[in-house]
Amino acid sequence: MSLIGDFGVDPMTPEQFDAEAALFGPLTDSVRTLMEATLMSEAEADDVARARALVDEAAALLNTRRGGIALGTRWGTDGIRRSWGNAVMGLRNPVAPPLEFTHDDDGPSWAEAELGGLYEGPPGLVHGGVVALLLDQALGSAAFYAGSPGMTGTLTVRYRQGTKLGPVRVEAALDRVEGVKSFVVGTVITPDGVCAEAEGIFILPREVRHLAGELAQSFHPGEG
Ligand SMILES: CCCCCCCCCCCCCC(=O)SCCNC(=O)CCNC(=O)[C@H](O)C(C)(C)COP(=O)(O)OP(=O)(O)OC[C@H]1O[C@@H](n2cnc3c(N)ncnc32)[C@H](O)[C@@H]1OP(=O)(O)O
Repeated sequence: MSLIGDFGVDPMTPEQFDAEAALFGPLTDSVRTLMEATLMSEAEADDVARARALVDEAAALLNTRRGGIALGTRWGTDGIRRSWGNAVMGLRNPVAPPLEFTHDDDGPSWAEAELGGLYEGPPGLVHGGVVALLLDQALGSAAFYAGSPGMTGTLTVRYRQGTKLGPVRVEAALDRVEGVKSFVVGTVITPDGVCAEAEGIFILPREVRHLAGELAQSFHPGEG
């Protein structure tokens, strides 16, 4: 079975993807705003109850037609991957901050995001698991952009100081490749300086090694 088969073949054209992005991208942004509002609201009880009814109505509307349990990674007729369900950068995932990676031709990549209260751990600071989440994606994307994609085998994070909620930059670059293993390093940086450093080993699972070239061709700016 091919990896593409595993991830889900999608017969959609780039134009169809564009139309879906135009429709669901703004919805995702609105839901993100709703999530922030849910967290921080100090509205009157009646207004909260009314908002809840409206949210339930919206969910019922969206569920009138829906897919399975996850959006998955979809390939278009152009051979490009769209990871719109991805928890860090997915265009249709309101949980994603979202991060949009820029990368050099040889792999180093970076992204910036504003992390608000939705990502809080210790008071005023980003949750350590969220920091690891961002680094996992950044390192995995850098391996991908460098042409040696893989699944996270090992991720080691050193938290140097608390990461304040607010603007965050994540950077990553491929250090070296040893056989099927890509060694990647990265950092999380805020205006206070480096907050966390990571080293990761990304491994192409044996059952998809024959698809390495096909996979490496399938990335798209902003996709990981
Ligand atoms: C699928 C391709 C990726 C596409 C997605 C791109 C998205 C990009 C963004 C992603 C961002 C988000 C990313 C996510 O969220 S990925 C989600 C989190 N990660 C997982 O779920 C991975 C689960 N584990 C596996 O799939 C396999 O066990 C892996 C892939 C890890 C190994 O696979 P396989 O079992 O087939 O490998 P092998 O037995 O032939 O061993 C090969 C070599 O590797 C060495 N080794 C083995 N395990 C580990 C380990 N844990 N650490 C260090 N080294 C390890 C081993 O000693 C050997 O070394 P050597 O003897 O050759 O020296």
